[in-house]
Amino acid sequence: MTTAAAVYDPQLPGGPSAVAATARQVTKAYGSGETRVTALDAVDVDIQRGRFTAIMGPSGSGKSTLMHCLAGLDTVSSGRIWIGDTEITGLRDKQLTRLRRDKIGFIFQAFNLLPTLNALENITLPMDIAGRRPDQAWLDQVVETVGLAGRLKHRPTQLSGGQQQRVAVARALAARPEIIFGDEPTGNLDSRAGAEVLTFLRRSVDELGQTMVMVTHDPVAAGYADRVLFLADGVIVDEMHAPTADSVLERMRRFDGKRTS
Ligand SMILES: Nc1ncnc2c1ncn2[C@@H]1O[C@H](COP(=O)(O)OP(=O)(O)OP(=O)(O)O)[C@@H](O)[C@H]1O
Repeated sequence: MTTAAAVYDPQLPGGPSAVAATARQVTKAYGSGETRVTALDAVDVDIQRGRFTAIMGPSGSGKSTLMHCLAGLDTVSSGRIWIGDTEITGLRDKQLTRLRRDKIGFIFQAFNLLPTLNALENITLPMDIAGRRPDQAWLDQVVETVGLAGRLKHRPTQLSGGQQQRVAVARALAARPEIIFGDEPTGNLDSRAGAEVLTFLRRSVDELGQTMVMVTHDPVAAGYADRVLFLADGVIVDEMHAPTADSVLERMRRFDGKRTS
């Protein structure tokens, strides 16, 4: 059997740069006049390649907005964003759609699997649509990493919630994107299934060299990351390296304290 280390090439995916995504002075405002809301306020951030980054902060602090802007799902009001070496701010819709398809993977809270397709067909669907042939060795490794071998012929309804989310993780990994964004990927799972999925996300970073960015409210989930960015009122106010659930919880409590004082 091929080991992960043998297949994983640190130059891939995405070239030699140590940074998978960059934001410079990114501001995002919704509405205008009296109803104007500044969701992001001159945010600078570098997302390191091959690392697991969590984004946390109180409700309304701008987590989803930051993720959507970094992923090219939303436009910025000002500032610049790069995925790898490609600046995405200013790309035309068609170019942006292609870049998202080729370089970015997504995992959402709802698993978004097609019920009529089995697990394997769901995993390869984005590549089938793009007319790309999956790299079989990589696909085998992904299926192995997320623990789905033996369940590939199952339809989503024949799988538990945790298994369905693992299919969604495998689907995001299959095309070997430069970066994967997860929006509360364990938000719909009980703690045991959530822990399983987080373990597989962690393994995909450690063993497959994937770059992962996850928005979460859950300090336990953030404890699986290498680095946590804390947002408040559209600004990155703090960050933590090698977080634990306890240290993240403690930091989040200070936001609560600030809000109620
Ligand atoms: N489409 C929109 N139109 C107007 N305001 C918006 C829109 N999307 C977000 N906002 C506002 O921008 C701010 C940041 O929202 P965002 O969803 O990014 O926060 P969040 O930290 O992800 O929140 P939550 O944890 O509750 O999901 C909030 O004040 C929100 O009301």
